[in-house]
Amino acid sequence: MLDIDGTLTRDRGVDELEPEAVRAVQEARGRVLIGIATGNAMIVAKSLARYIGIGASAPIIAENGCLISIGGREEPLCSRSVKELGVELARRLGLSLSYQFNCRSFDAAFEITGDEDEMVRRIRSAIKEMGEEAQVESSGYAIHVMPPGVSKSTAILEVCRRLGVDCGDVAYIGDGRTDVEAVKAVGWGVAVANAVPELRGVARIVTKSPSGRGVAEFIREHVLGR
Ligand SMILES: O=C(O)COP(=O)(O)O
Repeated sequence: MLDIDGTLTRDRGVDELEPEAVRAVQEARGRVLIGIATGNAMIVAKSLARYIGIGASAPIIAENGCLISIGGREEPLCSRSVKELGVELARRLGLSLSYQFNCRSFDAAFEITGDEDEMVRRIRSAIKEMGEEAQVESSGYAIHVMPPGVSKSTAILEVCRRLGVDCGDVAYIGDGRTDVEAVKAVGWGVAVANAVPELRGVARIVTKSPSGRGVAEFIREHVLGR
């Protein structure tokens, strides 16, 4: 399973895909089942899956675990949306909602417009003051406000169950804080070289190369055995 931002890209904090990662994914498709697990909206993840060549029917986890798609069929795993809470937080704290807001179903994401740790603290304390419950975490690309209890890892376990796959045989590659539980949930938790220290600390493998070149390195060394 592949994270998108900071993982398939050239570096953390940039949006351009790393061509080497796309090439390696295309070399490995058909040999192993490749999917995506992201904080992005489902439409973004499906479009990317299509254009990097694994197809929109690949297993996809979107909105940090709130939505899954297997064989093209989408299903929600969250029952409660925090979008309205997101709108209220944006109003109170003067935050900018992510460009994907209208395409999201359950989770709200804000643009990072200042120090991300400070933004996370402010949003957490506003949620507490409002007497609401939600998780707040930064992916390095957006600050996500998520329904309680959900994470990429809960969705990965569900996707493994539905596909009849042992999660011990699954690899997950990521770079950020929203990837920590996912890396712990699979047999092959991989952090790219430039991942946040929290993720490198729990990963079974830390690649030598950063972001997308780290993905290519892992696929070629551990999946294709070159
Ligand atoms: O949606 C984001 O903020 C980043 O998504 P990611 O989970 O693919 O890194």
